[in-house]
This record gives sequence, structure tokens and C-alpha cells, in this order.
Amino acid sequence: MIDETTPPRVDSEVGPLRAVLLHRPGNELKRLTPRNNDQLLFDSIPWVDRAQDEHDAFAEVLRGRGVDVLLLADALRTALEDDRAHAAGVHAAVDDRRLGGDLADSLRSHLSGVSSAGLAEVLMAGMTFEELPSAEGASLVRMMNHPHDFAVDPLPNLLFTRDSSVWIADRVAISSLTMPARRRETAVLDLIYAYHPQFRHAARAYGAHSAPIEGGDVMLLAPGVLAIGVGERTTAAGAESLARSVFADGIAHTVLAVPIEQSRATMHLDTVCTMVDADAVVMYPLARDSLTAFTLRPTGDGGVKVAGPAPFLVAAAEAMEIDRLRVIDTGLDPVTAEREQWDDGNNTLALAPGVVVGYERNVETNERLEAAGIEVLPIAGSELGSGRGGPRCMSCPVRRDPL
Ligand SMILES: NC(=O)NCCC[C@H](N)C(=O)O
Repeated sequence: MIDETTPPRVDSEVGPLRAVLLHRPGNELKRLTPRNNDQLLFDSIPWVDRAQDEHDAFAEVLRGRGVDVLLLADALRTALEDDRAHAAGVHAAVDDRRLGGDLADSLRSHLSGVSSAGLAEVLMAGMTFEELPSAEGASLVRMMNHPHDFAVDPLPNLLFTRDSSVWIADRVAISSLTMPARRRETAVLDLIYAYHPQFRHAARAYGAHSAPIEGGDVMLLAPGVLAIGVGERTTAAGAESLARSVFADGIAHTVLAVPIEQSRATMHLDTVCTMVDADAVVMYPLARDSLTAFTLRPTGDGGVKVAGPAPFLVAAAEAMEIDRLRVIDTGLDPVTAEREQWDDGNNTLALAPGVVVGYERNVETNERLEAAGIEVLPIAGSELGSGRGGPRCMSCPVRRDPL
């Protein structure tokens, strides 16, 4: 339960974390098979019960440090109690282009009568053709699809709540996700933020239908200073559009657009770099000297001026108005560094300055962080990590105290 007396607000990556949106993995993970896991962006087939246990333990670590945990499925069910949300949810679930007019109409009319919990389940876990309600009359679409094909796609990547929405100051930006397997997450988050009683009054930053942006690329380096990774998921147009939006709303004065390699291992900026203290990051060694940044600032008359590129660490320190942004030197040999980067060693979630959650398997990265004075709270992630995402990816901070 989130403390409802204090409105959502996030101004930094490391201010004491007070409230967070997580998604406990559910039946949507049971949809993964060796035939569809690549398309659904998982590298293997997770053991679902164990993934849930790992996630419960993650949530307990956060609660143990005074963080209110809001679970996405609960939030969605609550939002869908509103009739308008329910109708929008039915609309979001049914794709006429996939089902054809007749089947789409009959599924819409079926879903209109299900409970908010039932509709939430369909929105998250999807529906196969054999699970469709039996309808009278013949449908070519029903006949020509395999019973196990998806009539409504599942959303196994809901687990990574970081990517689908991001709070910047007192506004929420709902992502416009790039990969087809994740696009419908936008509609789910839109329902939650529009209709959940706790969020209904939240102002929006950025339009959900703008150019692609994913939250894993958005980093709140300091109040008013954002870094946005531009690579496989967030486009330059997305970064520029978010920059314009935060400048117009007066919630940021500088945005750094950071080119990152377009590969699965580096799909978001937070796969190579996360903040562990107000002036320190943990960073993949290969990125340390190669990351650059374009600096965007408002012109004052509605425009945006662009400077650079410059080395990322230099541009970041200047924008943050600090002498330097420290890189915690994990000092790893290239092979260990590559292995631990793949396993989200650089993807830590800060609970406060100098206190982070990290996957326990990244033994060497965690040891070096501890040696540098960072407290690492280890969590198991053997199953959670099968979708390639660590503690930062699996969390959307909703409220942090000021630094
Ligand atoms: N911020 C992140 O790096 N999130 C991890 C997302 C993993 C997910 N399987 C995806 O490919 O989108």
C-alpha cells in the first residue's frame, strides 16, 4: 500500500526511495515456449514459481528498507473497477486486425462482461484461441489458427516496470515502447495512471504515442538533469521529444542524449550504467571511455539548442554542476566484465545514496562496489534474469525523498 498522503515525485536516481511500482511475474510467464521466447524478448524459459519467489524476496528487501511496494496487477485491477477504464481495457485487448471483425466483436462482448480481475488477467497473460469463449457460427480466423496461438498476446515483459513508465519530478511519462512484444504495455500503464485513485490526478509528461522512449534509457542524474540513452529502444526523435516536453513543463533544464550500441546486451542505458551515489555511477568498463553525450538545453523561446558531442562523464559533471562524476572502478578483466554486464551487474537499484540492490550472482562487481563503500543488498535472480533485466529494470520509483 502506497502512502497516499504524499504525492508521487522523483527528482533523482538515488534520493531515499519511498514508493515503487513492481510487477510480480504471473501467468504471462507461463506463455513462454522455446518457439516464442525470442520474439517475446526472453533468453530462456523461466521456472515461474521460482521467479515469483525471487521477486517476493526482492519486494521484501525493499519493504525492509521502508519502501512502499505497489504491485502492478493490483493497481490494474483497481483501475479497471472504473467503468470507463474497463471499456478502455476491452478496447486495448482486442485487435481487429488479428481477429477479424466477427471474432473481435464477439470477444469484445465477452470481455465487457468479465470482472475487473478477469480483464486484468487477459490484459497481462493474454488469451489463446482455445481459451476464447465458444461462439456460434464459423470464424475462418478461429479455424485457421492453432489452438495455442495467441488471440491476445501475453505481456511477459511487464516485469520490467522501469521501461513502461517513468516519473520525472511530479509528472509521469508513459513510454512508447519499441518492440512489438511490449507495445501493448503502454495501454496497461495508461489505464493505471488514468484511473487508479492514487494516480488519477498525476500530470503527464510526454505523450504516450510520441516517438519511442523506454524508461531504462532515462536517468535522473540530478534534479533538473536527465540522461537519455539513444540506441536499440529509444530513438533520437524520442529523446528530442521527451526533452522538449520536460523543458516546456519546467521540470528539467538539461538533457544529455547518450548514444549507446544497438545490441541486445546494451538495449538500454541502464544495462551499462546506473547511479550508486549522488555523484557516482557503476559502469561497464568498456563504456567508461567511449560513452559520449549531446547536451540539449531550452533556448527560452520554445526551441532546443544542441551542443556536443562530448565525453559523457564530462558533460554529465558539467550539467550536474559537480567537479566530476565518479565511476566506481569494478576493475574487472574483460571476460568477467562482459559476463557480469550480461547478467545485469551494472543494473543496480539505489535505495538511498550509497545503498543499492544488485543480483547476487555478480559476485565480483558487488565485491568491488562494497570495497568502494557502496552497500550492496544482494537478491537472487537466476529466473528473473532470464528476460535480461536487473533490479533497476524491475522497478519504477514513484516517490523518492529529495537528496
Ligand atoms: N531497463 C532494462 O534494461 N530492462 C530490461 C528489459 C528486458 C526485456 N526482456 C526487453 O527486452 O525489453
